[in-house]
Parts: sequence; structure tokens; C-alpha cells
Amino acid sequence: MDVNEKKKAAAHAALAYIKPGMIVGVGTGSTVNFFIDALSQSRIDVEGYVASSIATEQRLKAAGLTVLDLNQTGDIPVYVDGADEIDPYFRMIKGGGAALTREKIVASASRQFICIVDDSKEKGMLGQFPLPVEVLPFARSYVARQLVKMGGNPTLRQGVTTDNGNVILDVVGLDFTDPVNLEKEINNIPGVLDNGVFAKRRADVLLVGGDSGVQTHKPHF
Ligand SMILES: O=C[C@H](O)[C@H](O)[C@H](O)COP(=O)(O)O
Repeated sequence: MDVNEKKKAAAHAALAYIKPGMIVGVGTGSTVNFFIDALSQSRIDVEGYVASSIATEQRLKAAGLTVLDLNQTGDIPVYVDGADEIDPYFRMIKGGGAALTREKIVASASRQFICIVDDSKEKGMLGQFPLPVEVLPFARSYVARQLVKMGGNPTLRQGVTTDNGNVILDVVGLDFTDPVNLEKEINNIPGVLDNGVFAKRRADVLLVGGDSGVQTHKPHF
């Protein structure tokens, strides 16, 4: 199976968690795009979808699916999204597509987070994928210096403005032995909107597409 077939298989498996009448949170990225395709084919009669990015909102609307405003929905029963890396404790790095802040908001407003990935995303420890940090343009240099003091090596993602009008610093070299604290520490730097460590709001169910089909993992910790 190639990587897209694995993503597609994981995305299709997530349909099992979508029930008629539900409100569904929808993440961002290539794996989620397969999930949107599967949703539009399935025609499950949900109440509507909350999008985690403008790209996802446009894709849902193009598929004829109803998009709801998070400010009108209250808590969401289920959120489906991909990840750039996921560890054995279901903590993730996200934001490869620059959508991390809205993703974290929708994920946090959701009762169940279903993470859909191909098997290349499973890691024993987070930190190989450069950590995306969303930063106000005004604070870019200051935040970069603080990240260097933490042991990181930040690079400005060229040509990218987030849905919130900000920039992304991609950071390598950080210490991921305590992801919960790392997430908090970076978010304490003035000028940081959010960062791509999802350790406080981690996934609840992990669906991994691999050569032998989709494996479902539930928390064992
Ligand atoms: O900002 C993007 C998101 O966090 C994505 O969920 C993540 O980058 C994974 O994307 P993909 O499914 O394309 O690998």
C-alpha cells in the first residue's frame, strides 16, 4: 500500500464514529481530505460540521456538506484530524499545514478526538518533525530568540500566513522528554498564539493505516 492508500484507509475507518444527528469537528490536511471525501460519499445525516481551517471549510462546502460556526454549537461530540507525529501516549505534533491553533481549539471543544494517520506518523518519541509555532508577525524576532534560549533552532516558514493572519516558526532541536510542559512553556512566550504540541488535549482513539489494513488503538495508559 502506498502512503495515500494508508491515509485513505484510516480516514474511511473514522466513519464508524460518525452517527446521524451529530455535530462533527473536522481537522485539516491530506488525510482529513480523504475523510471529507468519505463523508460526502457516505451521506450520513449529521447536523453539521465545524471546520478547523478555511481550507477545510471550503472543501466541506464544495462537497455540499453543512458548515457550522463553533460559537453556535457548544461542545462537539467528535473531532477527526490527522497528525504529523503521534507518540505511544497519543500526544501529537500538528501544524504541518499551519492550521494548529484552530485545530487545537476545535479539538479542545470536542469530547472525543479520533486521530487518523498512516503508519509513518507513529513515533516512540515526538520531535523529529519540526515543531510549528504560530506567532504574531510583530513578535517574530523576539519569539525566535526565546525559542533559541530553550535550545531550539527556529526557521520562518516562507510565504505562509495562517488563517489568523500570523506567521509560523518551525523549530528543531527542542527537548521533548516532557511534552506537556514544553507545550505550556512555549505558549507562555508573549507573542505566541499557540504551538503544535498536542499534549494537554491528546487523541482518544488512534486509527493507523498500514500494509495490513487499519489498526485501532485505544488508550492503555
Ligand atoms: O496543520 C495541519 C494539520 O495539523 C495536519 O493535521 C497535519 O499536518 C497532518 O497533515 P497530513 O494529513 O496532510 O499529513
